[in-house]
Amino acid sequence: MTAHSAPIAVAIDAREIETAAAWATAVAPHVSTVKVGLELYLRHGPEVIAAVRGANRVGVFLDLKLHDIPATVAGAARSVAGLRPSILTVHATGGADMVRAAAEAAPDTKIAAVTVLTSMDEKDLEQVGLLGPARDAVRRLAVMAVGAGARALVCSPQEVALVRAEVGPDVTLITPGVRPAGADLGDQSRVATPEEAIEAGADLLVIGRPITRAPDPGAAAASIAAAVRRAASSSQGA
Ligand SMILES: O=C(O)c1cc(=O)[nH]c(=O)n1[C@@H]1O[C@H](COP(=O)(O)O)[C@@H](O)[C@H]1O
Repeated sequence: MTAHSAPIAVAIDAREIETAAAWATAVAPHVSTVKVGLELYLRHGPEVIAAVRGANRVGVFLDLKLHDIPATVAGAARSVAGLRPSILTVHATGGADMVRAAAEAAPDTKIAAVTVLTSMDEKDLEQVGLLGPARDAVRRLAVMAVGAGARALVCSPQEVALVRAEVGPDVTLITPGVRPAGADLGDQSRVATPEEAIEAGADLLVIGRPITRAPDPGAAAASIAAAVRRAASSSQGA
């Protein structure tokens, strides 16, 4: 991380460790964080953390979205705490005891509770029995997770402002579902542009395919990072 790095976690969703390391090196000069998710970690294990860290000055966000009984999640969080991820995700829908178990098991890791996946729309929520509009479920889960010890929350940029109003300034708000204007949405539903996410009060934007699938991931990261820095300085000035 450098003084000029933007608050972006690039989702390094690659199959091969060499690709992951190359993407991390290309984006590291521009962003604060790289995110290792299930595809890479389940295939390569802890080795991939060292590979993306390499000589890069970036935080490594380990996105395993743990979701199980409290004792199992505590054990899993303990198992990866030694890798020193800057952030570790759990699903808030696992409940307060589960979130608390993760936070207590890995006190030096920022536990981020995922509220409602950004790929889900209202029809999906109804199918899984989460009643009410997405923002109501996000608000409920956010308050519960912070009360249970989560120091960060994952929600869509569309809910950041209302979550901030509920949990205050000290909780890190992380938003996937970020798409530059005109970019392919892919499987994301609840989206906004990087500038909108920053203006709404997000602390860290998770961005994957708009960067990693670009012809030049380093150039794409540089361009989105510049837009994010501009939005952040005009929001601070506002
Ligand atoms: O926890 C996450 O990072 C996450 C939560 C969520 O609600 N939605 C979501 O897309 N993500 C992750 O954010 C990344 C988004 O990638 P792109 O859609 O390629 O920008 C993926 O790695 C997802 O696993």
